[in-house]
Amino acid sequence: MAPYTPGDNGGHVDMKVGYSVDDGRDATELDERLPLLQYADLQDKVVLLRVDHNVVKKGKILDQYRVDVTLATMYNIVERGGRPIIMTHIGRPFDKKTKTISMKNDESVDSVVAYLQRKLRIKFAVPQFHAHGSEGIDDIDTSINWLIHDLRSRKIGGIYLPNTRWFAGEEDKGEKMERFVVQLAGLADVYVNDAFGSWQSHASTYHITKYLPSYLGLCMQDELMHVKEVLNPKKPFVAIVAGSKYDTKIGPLTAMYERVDKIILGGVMYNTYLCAKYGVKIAGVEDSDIELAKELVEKDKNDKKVLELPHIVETDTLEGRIEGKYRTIYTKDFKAGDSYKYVVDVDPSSFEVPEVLESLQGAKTIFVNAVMGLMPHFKHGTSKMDEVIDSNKTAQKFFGGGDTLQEFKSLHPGLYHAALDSAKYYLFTGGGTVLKVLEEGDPFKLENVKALMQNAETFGYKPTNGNGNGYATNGRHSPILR
Ligand SMILES: Nc1ncnc2c1ncn2[C@@H]1O[C@H](COP(=O)(O)OP(=O)(O)OP(=O)(O)O)[C@@H](O)[C@H]1O
Ligand SMILES: O=C(O)[C@H](O)COP(=O)(O)O
Repeated sequence: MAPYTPGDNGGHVDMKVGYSVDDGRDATELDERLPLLQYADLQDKVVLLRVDHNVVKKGKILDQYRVDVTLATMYNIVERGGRPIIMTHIGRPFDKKTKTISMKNDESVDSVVAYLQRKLRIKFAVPQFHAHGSEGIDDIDTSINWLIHDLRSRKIGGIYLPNTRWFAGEEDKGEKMERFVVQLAGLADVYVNDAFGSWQSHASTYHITKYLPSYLGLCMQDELMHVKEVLNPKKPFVAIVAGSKYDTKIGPLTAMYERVDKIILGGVMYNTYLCAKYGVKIAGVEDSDIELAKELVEKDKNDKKVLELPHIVETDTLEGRIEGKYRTIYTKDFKAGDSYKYVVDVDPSSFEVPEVLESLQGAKTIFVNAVMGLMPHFKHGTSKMDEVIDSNKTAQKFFGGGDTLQEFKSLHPGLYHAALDSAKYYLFTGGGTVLKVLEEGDPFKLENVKALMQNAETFGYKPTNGNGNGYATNGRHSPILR
């Protein structure tokens, strides 16, 4: 980035009046077809901003990181005359089996809004809409017009919509989605996507781009630049993938397998893998998922990339870590046909097994999308994992995922804060998204990112001067020189 000098866009480096420093960021590395927020005309525009503030557990924020990294985009919008309407999803309120939406208070946006108000000292209004039993909110009704009026006249600093997944149209693929998207589009002049973690193509992340001029937010830009480093890792490359989202992560996992030198599994994914490998049953693991995992087991017979964590924790109850009700079991004792109760963690001693320890200590790149155990009670495996990874001081370490970061912070607060400022660590806001990028092989092939490029074509933004990153700006230029 060229230094800023008054009345000049660079060149007179020795002139120290109003000089600014290089922050090491350069959005010109991004695909030039991307419509960047910096090049949008925002003056007096209502801006619909989709973020990933999915940080609420039981009504409380455990880690504000995902909110904090979007503040730059919010500031940018407001500083350039835009009026923000913000939206995020929280949790997974839509039950795929019963097709119902549960609107629980502890999955509301309220704690995020309270946090933003405390942090920014401005007022946000959260509109309330009528919901139909377990079908969620059907419509954004016209009562919101009052709030938009107050937003435009600066009586309020922003509007924050209810959890997007409380709307019947958010995850729908038909008529409900179309109605919701048109209603959303009717609220604003411009749409900005800054929700890197929310890679799933839903109404508020994807379909909305059909109707509004759409741009890529600043957090998304940073994340897309860094994800390239995981796509082209220094070898040996070790990945650790664990957690509960088996349904959306099993697909990308297969692609991930091809890219890594070694892979460690944990959580539900590992339980499923163990069932497929040893022919055992573990409570909570579906037979259909075991069938899918068999492919990976077969593949690994040749490639031998999966590093087995041989000591795992079985519990009789999911209620907690209750003395006498949990125990460490060993994969070497598994016999086909055996049944086990819930497996909810790896025993920390698994990370001391020479093959595992040496692989982690010898890696040049480590990617972590992993909460090894069922939180908050079964945290010992994750804690040990973080320590072993940190003991490798030379590797480039990438952590990604809402819960992954949240647990990293709560188990090792000092290390987490050091990691935020360390050149050896990068923290991604979305773990599933990084897996998806590795599956696609290109960050610009994510559906939501492609939709932004398509939108730029549809709405006729053209690179302005062949410098690779300019879009027509109606004569207005951003003060952000990137
Ligand atoms: N064996 C297990 N059984 C059930 N839940 C588990 C188990 N192991 C871990 N979990 C749960 O998995 C959750 C984390 O997984 P998840 O896939 O949501 O990760 P994440 O870091 O949020 O990534 P992303 O950003 O992709 O969602 C934690 O809440 C943890 O309690
Ligand atoms: O926590 C996350 O990974 C993101 O917010 C995405 O959530 P989802 O997997 O429920 O879409």
